[in-house]
Amino acid sequence: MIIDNHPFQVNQHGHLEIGGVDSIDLVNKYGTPLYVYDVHIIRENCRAFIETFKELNVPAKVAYASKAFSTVAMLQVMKQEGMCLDVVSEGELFTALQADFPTENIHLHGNNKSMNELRMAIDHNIGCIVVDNFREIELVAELLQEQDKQMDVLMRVTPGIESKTHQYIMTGNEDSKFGFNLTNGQAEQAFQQLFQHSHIQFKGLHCHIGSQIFETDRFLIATEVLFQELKKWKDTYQFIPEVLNLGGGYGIRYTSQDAPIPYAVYVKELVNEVKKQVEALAIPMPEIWLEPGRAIAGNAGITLYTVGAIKQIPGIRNYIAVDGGMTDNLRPALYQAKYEAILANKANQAPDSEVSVAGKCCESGDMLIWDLPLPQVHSNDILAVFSTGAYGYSMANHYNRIAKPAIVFIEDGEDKLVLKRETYQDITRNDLSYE
Ligand SMILES: Cc1ncc(COP(=O)(O)O)c(C=O)c1O
Ligand SMILES: N[C@@H](CCCC[NH3+])C(=O)O
Repeated sequence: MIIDNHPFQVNQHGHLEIGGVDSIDLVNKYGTPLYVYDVHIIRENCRAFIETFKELNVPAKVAYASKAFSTVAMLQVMKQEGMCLDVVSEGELFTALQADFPTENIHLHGNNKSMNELRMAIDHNIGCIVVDNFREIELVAELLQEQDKQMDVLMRVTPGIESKTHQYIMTGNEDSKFGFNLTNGQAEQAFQQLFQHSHIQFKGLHCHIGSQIFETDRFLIATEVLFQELKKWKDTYQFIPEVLNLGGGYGIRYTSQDAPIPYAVYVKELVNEVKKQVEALAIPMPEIWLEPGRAIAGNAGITLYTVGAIKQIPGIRNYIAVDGGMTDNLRPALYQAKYEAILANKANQAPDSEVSVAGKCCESGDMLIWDLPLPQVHSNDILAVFSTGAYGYSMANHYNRIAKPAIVFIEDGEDKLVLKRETYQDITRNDLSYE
């Protein structure tokens, strides 16, 4: 039996099966809460982007936005799939180095890169720095001059587009902390500092309009806006872009309300738009770079929890509490994000009641799912929440000093622990005594 809306199955025991492995066996082996990834799905997601560019015969780079989910094992899979990598901090870059990721395929982002971050990137000869503000141009130039090195640089711009998504995950609007503003001339001012700089190879523009977006129209408008600026720069400075990085943001299915577009469609429409603009401008086709994060990891991940306390408030609501919550999945508390879930040990039973799923943190807002249809729930049932592969572990935190879950990868019917469950020793490792 296939599970509605999600790429997983129910086995002959009536248990949720992930990549051919019984989820209840995983619970018995590794405990809960547990993040589980079907690696086959991760690979398929990468290939949907890469293969479409190949089919279209368009020069391209697909960089996984590692903020979505960064561990050594995940970045090794990205390396195997021929993906490039977008990192936004020393920690993400360090993880990439631990995974032995080819540094020339790493791009550094961030709206407040420190001198140390930039130095680390330059020391490791990463492929590209995406500059975000004027101070950063100064820092990059200073470091490159000091070391007499060259570096490929893109400029992040805000195209002034409000994407249809939660306000906290919009990034392309003018009133944004990210990037240079196109309309008030700041982008052009930055361009003048970058273009023909002795140590900077200025390659082109980057924009990212937001995250969890389902329509292609905003991406196409953003592309058009970038080309309006590029036309000015061609006419005035004879600048021809070699790279156009159109960011990430492709929406995935969390619930049946979400209707994601196949990734190939985004790629095809973006390529068509760039071709149209390139012809109008009479310039060679630049390399197109994309940066999907959620689209690569999101639907491949499931979180398994054990149900504990059950609280019934007659006439009001029934709560079930699980052994995790906002510490392993901050998204519902932060963005009111919606998820779907089933009972992994009763996966073939039809829902006949509604419960709300509470986390275990000392916080009323620690609710994972409101009004979830489920079969009768009992303590010790296993709840499986779908589509937690992106921005789950990566935004996990230690509120209430709760330890972070383990992560298991499944591929070819085999399970492999790729991140150990944290211990309380891990949590208190940096505590120093005051006695
Ligand atoms: C610059 C940049 N690139 C890529 C991404 C990845 O976004 P998503 O995970 O929605 O694809 C983000 C996050 O929104 C971002 O800020
Ligand atoms: N963390 C956000 C997305 C932010 C993407 C990075 N700019 C989410 O969970 O949806």
